Amino acid sequence: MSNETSNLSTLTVGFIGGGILQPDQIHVTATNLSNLTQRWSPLAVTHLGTDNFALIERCTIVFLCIKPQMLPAFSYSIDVRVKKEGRPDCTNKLIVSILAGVTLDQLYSRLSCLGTTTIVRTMPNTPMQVGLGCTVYCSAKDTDVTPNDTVKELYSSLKIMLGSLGKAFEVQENQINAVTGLAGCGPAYVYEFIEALADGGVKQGIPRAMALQLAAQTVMGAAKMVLATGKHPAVLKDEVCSPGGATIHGVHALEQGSMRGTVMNAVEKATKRSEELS
Ligand SMILES: NC(=O)C1=CN([C@@H]2O[C@H](COP(=O)(O)OP(=O)(O)OC[C@H]3O[C@@H](n4cnc5c(N)ncnc54)[C@H](OP(=O)(O)O)[C@@H]3O)[C@@H](O)[C@H]2O)C=CC1
Ligand SMILES: O=C(O)[C@@H]1CCC=N1
Repeated sequence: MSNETSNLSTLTVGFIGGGILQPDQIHVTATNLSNLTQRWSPLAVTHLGTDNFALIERCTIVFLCIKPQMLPAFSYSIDVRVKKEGRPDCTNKLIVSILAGVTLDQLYSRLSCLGTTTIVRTMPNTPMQVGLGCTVYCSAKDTDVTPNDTVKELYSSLKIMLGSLGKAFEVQENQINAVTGLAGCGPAYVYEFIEALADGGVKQGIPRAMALQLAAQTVMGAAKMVLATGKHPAVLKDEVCSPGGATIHGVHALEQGSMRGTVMNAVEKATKRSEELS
């Protein structure tokens, strides 16, 4: 339920690109059908519509990708349909929310009109579009309902689907807002860093296009070093800094600009904002 510039499209591009789902296995709804057609046809996704209730009836894993503030209107519209047409059987379905800040309790309460169903709360990030995302997920552990075998299988499938888009970790729900501040929002911080690195190169006379390539590749390479070597970033940093050399002068300038404190503040602010969104 969502459109092209949105996070559902990010998930979908990842699932189709990674060969996890075929376009005809995907159904998408939004409020504007002509926009949907224009945006989703290039991905060969043709099951498009505006009827969320019908989508919930039809699909087994339903990704809820609206903005948090859209949830009341969305749940109201489902409630109205349930009252008119009866409750769809959601016992063997997963509802997967990517809504920042919205808790499982709130989701269960808002979607109580669906009766017994299993809701999973996730926090993905946009690099999953290129198979290098991070997603964390959690489901309620203390509901009255023990998941049946179908739901357990769907949950296992969901883990595989999310894992196929990069790294996926199961977490306690009380960690999700912090993960949002770090990894959900993190790509934006890194893009700013890449842009700044490139700007620095341009200031020193490197052509813009090359400066951007160098900056992005440097960030990707450094990230890969951290993951592949398992070394602490400080150790890797020390390996680059020759005594009295160029790097330590650059590092000193970053420290004078409180780079690390600023990044930590960014994670803290974004975590608090995620808490506020609920
Ligand atoms: N940006 C990120 O990296 C991440 C964001 N998130 C979360 O993703 C969610 C979506 O954000 P984002 O993709 O930026 O939002 P967008 O505004 O881009 O997308 C929201 C979509 O919801 C659709 N929509 C609105 N109302 C309804 C409705 N009643 N029924 C069906 N579809 C509806 C809209 O369709 P239409 O335009 O036709 O109305 C639109 O396509 C947020 O909850 C955010 O917290 C999670 C992880 C990472
Ligand atoms: O900015 C937001 O609220 C969402 C959450 C994580 C990334 N984008």
